[in-house]
Amino acid sequence: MTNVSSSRLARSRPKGGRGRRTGSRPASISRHEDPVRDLAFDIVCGVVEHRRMLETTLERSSCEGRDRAAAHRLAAATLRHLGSMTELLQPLLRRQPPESVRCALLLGVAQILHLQTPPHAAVGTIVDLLHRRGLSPFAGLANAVLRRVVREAETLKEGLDDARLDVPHWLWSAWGRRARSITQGFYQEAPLDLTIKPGCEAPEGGETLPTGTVRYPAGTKMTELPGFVEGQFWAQDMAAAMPVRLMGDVRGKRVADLCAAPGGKTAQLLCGGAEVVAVEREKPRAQRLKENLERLQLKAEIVVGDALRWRPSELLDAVLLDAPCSATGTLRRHPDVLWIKRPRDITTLAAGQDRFIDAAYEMLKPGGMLLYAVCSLQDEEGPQRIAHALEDGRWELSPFTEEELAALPRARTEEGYFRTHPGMNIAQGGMDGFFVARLIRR
Ligand SMILES: C[S@@+](CC[C@H](N)C(=O)[O-])C[C@H]1O[C@@H](n2cnc3c(N)ncnc32)[C@H](O)[C@@H]1O
Repeated sequence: MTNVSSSRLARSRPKGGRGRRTGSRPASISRHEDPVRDLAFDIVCGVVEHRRMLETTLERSSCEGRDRAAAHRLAAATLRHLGSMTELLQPLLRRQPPESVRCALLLGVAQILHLQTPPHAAVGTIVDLLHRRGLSPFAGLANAVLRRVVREAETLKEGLDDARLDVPHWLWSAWGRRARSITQGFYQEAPLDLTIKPGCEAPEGGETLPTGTVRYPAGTKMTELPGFVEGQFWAQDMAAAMPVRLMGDVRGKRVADLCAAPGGKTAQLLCGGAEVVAVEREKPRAQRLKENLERLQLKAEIVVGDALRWRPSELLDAVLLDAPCSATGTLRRHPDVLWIKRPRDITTLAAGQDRFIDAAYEMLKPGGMLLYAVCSLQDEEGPQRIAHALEDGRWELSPFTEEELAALPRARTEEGYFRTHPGMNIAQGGMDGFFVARLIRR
């Protein structure tokens, strides 16, 4: 049997989205159109076969609105439970099917076990998907296997340690004692967290958390909330809002935000009264940053360039370095990260983080502050980077105090770092994993 890659499948897919029916399309294809499963399939195949990020496939798709949201939800549920569902399928497969067929089966199992799709629809949509994507020889197999999953779900699940199976081994061991709790957190869909612009009111229906973030149930659409167009708030996970809060009073200070887009932290700095230079390397992301600030009616100097090379004309009071990282802290929103990242990526990223810290040193006045943040759970990108930076005596650690972290005391480590993970405060909706440290240039 040949392995049919998802990119080839994508090319063989009939052109045109829903509502763009052309007379030339065979009736049998249009009858089974299903943009939701098509996009979810492309996402999952992209991750599993090509290590392509979920967002990349989403951005390339012409699927919009509710279909896009439903496809995202299905793909995310499949990626969250990929390991345990793969194990569950093993005894039902006499021979290993091509990877793309396995991806289709996994979408089917996710619909049955995790999304409460009615069984006939869960099976039928996957059989149709295989026909549409040139994989008809496997339609019978999918029908039989998925029906067995419907009938025998409880027996098939017996003895499986889902949490252990749904995390690649290298990550599980790197997370140590936190691993099971992190996994419990990442099974949950993340709520919508908003940072409210000072002087504006939060839309109704939110819960104000002790840190000041206002939280709405998962699935809430920010763009549909009153006040969005007027720029009264922006989306920002409660943990992601902490680095700027931990910079203290920034009023009147000249601050560089080194990896700035989409601009949540830039906006916080501006609202705090700082004079901000926002440096962002990727042009489209810098454009998004500009649009986000325009909606919020805030103004920063935006530099499209490499923060490793850019230097300010005068030395700065503070640098916020939200360094490029593995993003393992954002697994609730980006479960693809689990299956895309490899151990060697962490080594490469850590080396890059050291270079960013060195660059920040050259931008700061003596006594200036570096706020180092990563949305990573990995020690190599957090405490180990700070330990490395402190080795040559150019920096001094400025530990976060109990008072500064009174709203989130569990996030304060012995060393005075800020550290969260998705297993913290699960009952209240959890939070992203972040590591934050404050250094002072000597
Ligand atoms: C974690 S995101 C930043 C999120 C942002 N701080 C916020 O709160 O909205 C990292 C950003 O760094 C940018 N980036 C990566 N390498 C860079 C570099 N060498 N110079 C400037 N920006 C860079 C990426 O394009 C990406 O937009």
